[in-house]
Amino acid sequence: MMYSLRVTRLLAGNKRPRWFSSEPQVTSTLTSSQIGLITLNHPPANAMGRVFLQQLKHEMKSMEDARCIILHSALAPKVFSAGADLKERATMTMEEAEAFVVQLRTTMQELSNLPVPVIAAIDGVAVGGGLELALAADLRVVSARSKVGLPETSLAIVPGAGGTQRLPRLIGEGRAKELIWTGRRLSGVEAAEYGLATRLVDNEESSLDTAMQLAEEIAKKGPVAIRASKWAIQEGMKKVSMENALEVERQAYARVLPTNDRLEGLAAFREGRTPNYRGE
Ligand SMILES: CC(C)(COP(=O)([O-])OP(=O)([O-])OC[C@H]1O[C@@H](n2cnc3c(N)ncnc32)[C@H](O)[C@@H]1OP(=O)([O-])[O-])[C@@H](O)C(=O)NCCC(=O)NCCSC(=O)C[C@@](C)(O)CC(=O)[O-]
Repeated sequence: MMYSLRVTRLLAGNKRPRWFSSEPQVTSTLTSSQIGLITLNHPPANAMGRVFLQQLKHEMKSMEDARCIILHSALAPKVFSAGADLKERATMTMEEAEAFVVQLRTTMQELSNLPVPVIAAIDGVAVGGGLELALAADLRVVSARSKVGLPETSLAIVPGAGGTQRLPRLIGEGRAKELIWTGRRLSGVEAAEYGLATRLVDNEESSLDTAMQLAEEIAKKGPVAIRASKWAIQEGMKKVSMENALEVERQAYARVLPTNDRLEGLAAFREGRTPNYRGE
């Protein structure tokens, strides 16, 4: 990996919950430029079971100081995530399966609602809940060799972690229906053509390195402005009328107007230097 990561924190707080007694399946670090890196590391397939989900939630919560977050897999370039843990699922009652899927769906929504940009660096297979996790991120960087899809209907279930809603919003209704009804896996190249990924990297590059470059670029911008613009875009997309949407933009602008960072940006421009933003 191109970047040396200074680990400033592995786990928030001293008290380790019971589920941390098992091997860590999801970990996180914060780089010196305040990029939060969440690593999925549950061989062989980053399957999402109860422990995985608890740890993912925990790591997401420990990211409040991050300016941008990257989700990536330690199992790249083979697999990003194969989705729900189908072996664990086979041991669950119908009620347990229902409760778990609710938790999965809620966690993806919590990820989507994080106040800072989240980038999924996909290198390998991202299917089912694995793709749904990436869809809950703001940006997706995908390697050409990746395979992405929602194969749930092949298992006689529907995508249950937001996929039926996020995929059509992203790539359009027709393409989403076709992918969900056929369970077909797209290559990374096709995913970029469909608009599912915002960046495509070739097989010689790592999607993590590209995601890092993107995150470094974002982390240099005014932190209040990045948070306010994410909020404005997400809130505005929910609103029906343009009048309401523009009111959201006004509210976001009102957040950056009184900041020192705004004055710092103007001063740096005047003095021809790089601004030093402090998020205040
Ligand atoms: C990942 C590849 C491409 C690797 O393909 P491969 O490299 O050819 O390796 P493999 O198929 O031999 O798999 C390697 C190991 O990973 C395991 N594995 C693999 N996937 C899973 C899984 N999901 N859950 C549990 N274990 C899994 C698999 O069982 C095997 O274990 P081993 O036999 O060595 O002990 C292939 O195994 C594959 O295509 N897996 C199936 C993926 C799949 O169908 N995912 C959809 C899950 S459904 C879902 O996500 C539902 C959701 C979230 O929307 C709603 C809900 O929760 O219900």
